[in-house]
Amino acid sequence: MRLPERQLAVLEAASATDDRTVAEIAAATDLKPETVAGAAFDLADDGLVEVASVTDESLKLTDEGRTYVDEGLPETRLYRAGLDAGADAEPASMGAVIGGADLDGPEVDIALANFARKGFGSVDGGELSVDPDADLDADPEARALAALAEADREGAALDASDLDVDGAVIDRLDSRGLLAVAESVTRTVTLTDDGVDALMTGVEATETVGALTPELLASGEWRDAEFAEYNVEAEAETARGGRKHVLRRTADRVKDVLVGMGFSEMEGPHADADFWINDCLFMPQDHPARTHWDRFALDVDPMEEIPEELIDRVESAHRDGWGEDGDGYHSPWSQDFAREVALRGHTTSLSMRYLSGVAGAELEPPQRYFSVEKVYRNDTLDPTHLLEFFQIEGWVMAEDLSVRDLMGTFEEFYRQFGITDIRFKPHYNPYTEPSFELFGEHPETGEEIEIGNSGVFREEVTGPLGVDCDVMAWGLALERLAMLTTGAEDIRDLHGTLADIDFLRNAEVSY
Ligand SMILES: N[C@@H](Cc1ccccc1)C(=O)O
Repeated sequence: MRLPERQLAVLEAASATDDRTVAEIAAATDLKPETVAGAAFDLADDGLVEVASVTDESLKLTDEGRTYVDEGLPETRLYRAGLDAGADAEPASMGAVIGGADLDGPEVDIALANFARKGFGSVDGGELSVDPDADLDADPEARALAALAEADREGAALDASDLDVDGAVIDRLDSRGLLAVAESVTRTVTLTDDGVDALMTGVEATETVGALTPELLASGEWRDAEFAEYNVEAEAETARGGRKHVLRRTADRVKDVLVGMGFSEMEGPHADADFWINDCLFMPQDHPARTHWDRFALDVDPMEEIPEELIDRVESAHRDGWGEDGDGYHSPWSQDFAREVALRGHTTSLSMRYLSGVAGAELEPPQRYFSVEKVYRNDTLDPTHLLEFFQIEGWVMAEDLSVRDLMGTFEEFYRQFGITDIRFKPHYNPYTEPSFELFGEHPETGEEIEIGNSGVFREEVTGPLGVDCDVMAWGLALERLAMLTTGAEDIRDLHGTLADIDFLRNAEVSY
């Protein structure tokens, strides 16, 4: 068997019959205790020795104890000052003795209490007498403190049994706060049967060195040492730190891109009046999407704070139409329904709020706004549908916008994500004309998936809001964008309770 030199030295210094401490082995091998401990643990890993730890208690001086070793215990100083004041012959004034002892604050009480207890003398009617026969050198408390100070200087550890005083003295010093009990761990090393066998069969020192040690550096031995090679192909555990969820990264990137394209961010309520979610969008009140099947209606008070004239204009667009040759639905329209609150099914409610001016946004064209926010739909969960998802809402207000502007904007936007082959299909929305759905090709399946919906708002939408130029707008699905950039085939791998942690950990995106 071959072992590194240090391990061999420790193995040879250890015994099968008695536990040797690391310090003893260090002394015997001329190695540092930490080197011995390291080698012993390596040997223990190979089953050649056993390492055990014993916790020892030792006594240490506290800072206050150390001060008294240097300056004398307060009661001793009081005694000496009393002698100087002649209090061994006749009582001397307390004030003068205390001054002479240079005691202050709490030290005075400490001195007086212990002076009397130790029989150094007595105090009576403001005068102090000292007993000329008191033997200060025999004071066991002072001796114990001096012994601890000595041990401290020598780096030795003493316990109560090493001090030549009785237990009560130690307790007293402890209660005076002059010493403390410190714990130290001693490690012992014992040869195991395998260790004995190894030594009997013969162990040789390997020439390779596993780790650079202070000794190798100091002795210069490192120059001739042969170092063990690292096995860079060894299996290592993968360390996984926390990181941003890929969907959040995508959302952040979307915001950066849109801000870079000159857009400002919109914000607004998740639970909103149907007025903002649907009526402003010229969605007839009997539209199937407005039934309880599709929306998450909330059982809360109707929304009061909607400008009255705006309600009137929207109502008139619905009933009679807007503009010269506009035609309304001529169907019932209820203000109560418009004020009902539901979870928004799209963030176009935010666009309506901003375009109407209630959100305080600038309305002089040109303007660009966006949001990347959650929407809620009573859909059936499937690989491409979630009940809540993030919508990338946006609109551009300018004179004379065309479909080319809309397509150009999307091409520029998606290019930032490496998506260059989006397709547009004519579509129908009650609120835009023309309207287009956007599709992208899934990188794994090659299938076309719908990634967004867009169009130019109808006059029936912009007119009542008080906007008299073109507004093109869209709602894109953040999760669908993430499916294209990560290759996720099921939207539920990305978020929700079924999200696939391994997929998310390994998802590589270029942003
Ligand atoms: N609100 C539409 C998206 C859209 C917004 C604005 C204009 C056109 C379409 C949706 O959720 O699908």
